[in-house]
Amino acid sequence: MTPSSVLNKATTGLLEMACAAVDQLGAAGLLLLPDGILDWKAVREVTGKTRVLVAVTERQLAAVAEAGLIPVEVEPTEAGIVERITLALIESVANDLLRSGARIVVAYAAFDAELDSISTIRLGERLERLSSRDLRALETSVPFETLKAIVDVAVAVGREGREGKPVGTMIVVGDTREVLARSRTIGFDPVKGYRRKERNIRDPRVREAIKEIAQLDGAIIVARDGTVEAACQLIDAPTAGLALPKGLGTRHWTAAAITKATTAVAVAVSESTGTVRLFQNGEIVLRIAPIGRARALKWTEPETEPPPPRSEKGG
Ligand SMILES: Nc1ncnc2c1ncn2[C@@H]1O[C@H](COP(=O)(O)OP(=O)(O)OP(=O)(O)O)[C@@H](O)[C@H]1O
Repeated sequence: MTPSSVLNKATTGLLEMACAAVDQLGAAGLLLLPDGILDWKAVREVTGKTRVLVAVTERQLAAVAEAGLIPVEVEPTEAGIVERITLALIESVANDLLRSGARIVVAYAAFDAELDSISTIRLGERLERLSSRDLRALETSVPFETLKAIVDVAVAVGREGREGKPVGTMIVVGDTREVLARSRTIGFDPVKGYRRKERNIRDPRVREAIKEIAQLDGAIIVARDGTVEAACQLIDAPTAGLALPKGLGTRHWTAAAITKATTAVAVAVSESTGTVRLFQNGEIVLRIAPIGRARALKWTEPETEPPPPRSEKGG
């Protein structure tokens, strides 16, 4: 795709509006997810002094930086706009470009234009709870690329379900040997028999297949490098001593328990709410909640309520 040499009127108008919103809200900046390549220098001119982050693939990183904008590297993906915004925000936090609690104005291409929509998003309230440090701590057991691929699938499953029906799932990643030692297959395992490279979750086609598998009972187990090792797994890990917020059932208790018993990270998608929760060391470290049917994006701090009376349940 060749860059448009000048910005069209609609794009210019939208950028001006987005910058005004950044000023009015006291936002940390403007994040752009354009459709294709823009004339980055023209973007810089229109946006003036506003801090502008641009989600682009590797090939555009240098050009964006040269124009005085801040590049945020994202993978080329067919994923929906909400997933893409989610991944760009995670990447920005991981690289210390945005902080937890920050409000950000996002301008993106939802329809058939360079840029056509604006949203404002507030990241989790508590700095400690969604900081680059947190994400780096997660990265000690799972490489960031694998984690992002899993969050991508989880957010999509929580938001879209399957064929109009809500779907919940659990994905456990890292420390595979220990996790598998605490798991057994329910019925039969749909990934069995495929070659390793045919079942890597970093591959977008595999992610599509995983969305189908997510409808089945049990957990999906993924290695650090992204290989899906097993699916339809019933996990057995002790829940004693764990504390989770009220209302979370066995899926979430199991997710917490397996991350306490091993160094794995678990991602649970709630069937009832579509909320995605990341667990490490038996605790919720990140929560990504869809806002009702509007499918807007809301990042919130992990729940910190006291343990429910049924804390022995599950697992
Ligand atoms: N030990 C386990 N190992 C793997 N999967 C489990 C385990 N326990 C529960 N699940 C999965 O969680 C599903 C839903 O259980 P439950 O309704 O108690 O979970 P929940 O935490 O309330 O989540 P949701 O919000 O999705 O209902 C089960 O159908 C099963 O697929």
